[in-house]
Amino acid sequence: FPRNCARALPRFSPLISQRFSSTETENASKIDEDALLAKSSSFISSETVGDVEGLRPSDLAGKENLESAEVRAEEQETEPKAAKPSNFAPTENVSDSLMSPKLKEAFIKNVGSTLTPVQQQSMNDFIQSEAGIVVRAKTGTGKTYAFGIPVMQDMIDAVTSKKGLRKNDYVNTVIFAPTRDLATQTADSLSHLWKGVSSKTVRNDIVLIMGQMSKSANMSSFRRHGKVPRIVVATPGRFLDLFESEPSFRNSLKQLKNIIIDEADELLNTNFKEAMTDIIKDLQDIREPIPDLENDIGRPKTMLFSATMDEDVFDLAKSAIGEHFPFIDVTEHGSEVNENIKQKLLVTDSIFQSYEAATRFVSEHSRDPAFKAIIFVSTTAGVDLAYRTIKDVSERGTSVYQLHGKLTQGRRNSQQKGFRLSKRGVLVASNVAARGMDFPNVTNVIQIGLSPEVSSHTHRIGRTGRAGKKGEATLIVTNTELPYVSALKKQGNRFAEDEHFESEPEFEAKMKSFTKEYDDLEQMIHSYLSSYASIPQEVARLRKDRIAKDCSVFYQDLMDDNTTKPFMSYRSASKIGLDTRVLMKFFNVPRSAGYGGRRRNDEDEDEDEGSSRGYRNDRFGANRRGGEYGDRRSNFGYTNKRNNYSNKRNRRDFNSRDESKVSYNANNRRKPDFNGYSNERSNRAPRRDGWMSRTSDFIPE
Ligand SMILES: Nc1ncnc2c1ncn2[C@@H]1O[C@H](COP(=O)(O)OP(=O)(O)OP(=O)(O)O)[C@@H](O)[C@H]1O
Repeated sequence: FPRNCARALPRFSPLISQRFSSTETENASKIDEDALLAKSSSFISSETVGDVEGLRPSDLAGKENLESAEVRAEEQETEPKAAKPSNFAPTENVSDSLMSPKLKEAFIKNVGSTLTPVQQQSMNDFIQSEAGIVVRAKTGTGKTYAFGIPVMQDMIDAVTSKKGLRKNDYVNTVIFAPTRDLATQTADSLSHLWKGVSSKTVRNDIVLIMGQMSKSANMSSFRRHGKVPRIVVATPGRFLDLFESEPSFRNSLKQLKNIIIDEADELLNTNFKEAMTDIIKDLQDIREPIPDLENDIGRPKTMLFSATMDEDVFDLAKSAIGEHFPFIDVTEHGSEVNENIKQKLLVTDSIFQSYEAATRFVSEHSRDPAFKAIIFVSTTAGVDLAYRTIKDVSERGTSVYQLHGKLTQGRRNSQQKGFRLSKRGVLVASNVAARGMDFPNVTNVIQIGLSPEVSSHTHRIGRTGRAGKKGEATLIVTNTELPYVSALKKQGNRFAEDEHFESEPEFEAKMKSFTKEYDDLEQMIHSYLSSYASIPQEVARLRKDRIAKDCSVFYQDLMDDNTTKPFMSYRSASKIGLDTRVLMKFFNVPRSAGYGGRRRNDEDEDEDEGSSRGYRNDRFGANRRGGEYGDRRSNFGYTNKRNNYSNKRNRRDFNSRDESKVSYNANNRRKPDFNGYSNERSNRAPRRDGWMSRTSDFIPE
């Protein structure tokens, strides 16, 4: 870990931090820091100011306080159960911290002897904050223990000081995660550490509450032996469901001390925002004073963590923590991209070539003893395709795993376990693996095509270069997708290499010999189109006609038949936002059904497009982010000779009719299913950022 990272950063007062983190960043230089420091001094303790390296003489008082705090800390070390420490982790050495001896021992044994910068900073601030903190730190820098350790210490203190929560009647902390996989991983890694601390059985101390388990299974693990857990790790849908339907669950949260929102920007995106806001409010509303607990402000502390931040996080922080919430920013100059990751760009002429490039990359490296890669594709069908292709084409013995939201939880778990334990191998994954998932020693991340949002790119590539290691991330895009690359560059992504991919005829032919036998390729093309359509135009202006053409050519390539076109109904085209001209040019349309009419397999295909295609997973990454990304690249002409749509066989004689007659009700949305979240509150109006009329129907899995 870059040890100097956090310390080298001036840690601004909450007010300044907030300003720097907001959309006013560009005006930051105009801010008179001295004035702000003076103005905001009441918000920060002297220890907090004194923690900053490179202080000005006017801040020396704070420095002195730091020194005396360190002395106090040393004195207290013999008695780690003492009252709330003011400087919990004075240095990066775990042994210098005020963790309880058992926690220290367990951490050193299971994790390491030093703290990462984000751990050191947030532990101190977490403990001394009254209402909570917001923390931004790059991927793979140890945020899980940055909130896990203070929470565990809090539990230990509650027991040893015999103040507050000494009985197992109330939950101490709830940790929210956006996916079941991440919730499971967080619960596992905290349980692993907690085992080294607690002499008793820890089975019921940390409990998972999430969908795909029945509610009764959730409740019986929650109330095992009549006691409630100390830490609940939950996905928001099921949590809210139980909160509203199970009085005993709700009552056990009445003396809750901490709410942790991991991947906060994701949990506050369109699909989760309302549920999360309601949960925080409900938890604050039911909170009772904790008897004997000094300085209890009568509501739980709220902690928000992520590698990427946006206004929604700061808005929630303002309402849950306070207008001047402490913001711990462990990034350099606000860049959210992990600098341990070397990024490369590979530009192809077609979507098929993008798959070929990824497959060839795996074939060429699969014998390297340390090669461990994650390949990201935006749709479930795309994951299935890449997984099958890599399995079919690669040498025997290559370990290939897959992970996406349509797999059963059992299979998701076994695939993750296999990849986690493997020394080398490939995991083909949808966005479900993009955030928080910690697979050791991943050397490469490969992305085929675009991520659903710019922040997703940061999280996806962050599956490598973790825990101080180096990693490599390759983004494979077609010429048509290049405007998105401009958006990534504006967000601070630097590509060390920028190459054009050259297809290898023999390899291409081998791939096609397999792909032409695959089923459901048309549906895959439809979901591909939907995924493009959900990218907000202000992020990247992708040309609809070019994308439609690319998808059609992709189908031809997969079928190894350049005379064919994929079928698409008018209704599906309308949902995706394709106009009749584009539709008829690149797709095979129903012969005479007319708008709103249905024929042949129109039935199956229509109903399935978008949400009802069974995107039954627990992530709904509809786009919230935008910005000044209106960049349009025009210098990448599409020159692929194969795109010659002269195939008369597929031309349909169809009289163009009024587009407005398409029978489609944009409000008739299927309610998203995230972890059994069946509350009406989820039925919100979709954002209409992309060129698809129902952006939320495309759920990046
Ligand atoms: N103090 C430490 N010393 C050594 N390794 C550590 C330390 N803290 C955490 N790690 C390891 O670093 C890896 C990344 O940690 P973690 O998953 O918490 O990162 P993160 O910041 O939450 O990443 P992301 O933003 O992707 O969720 C894990 O394997 C973890 O065990």
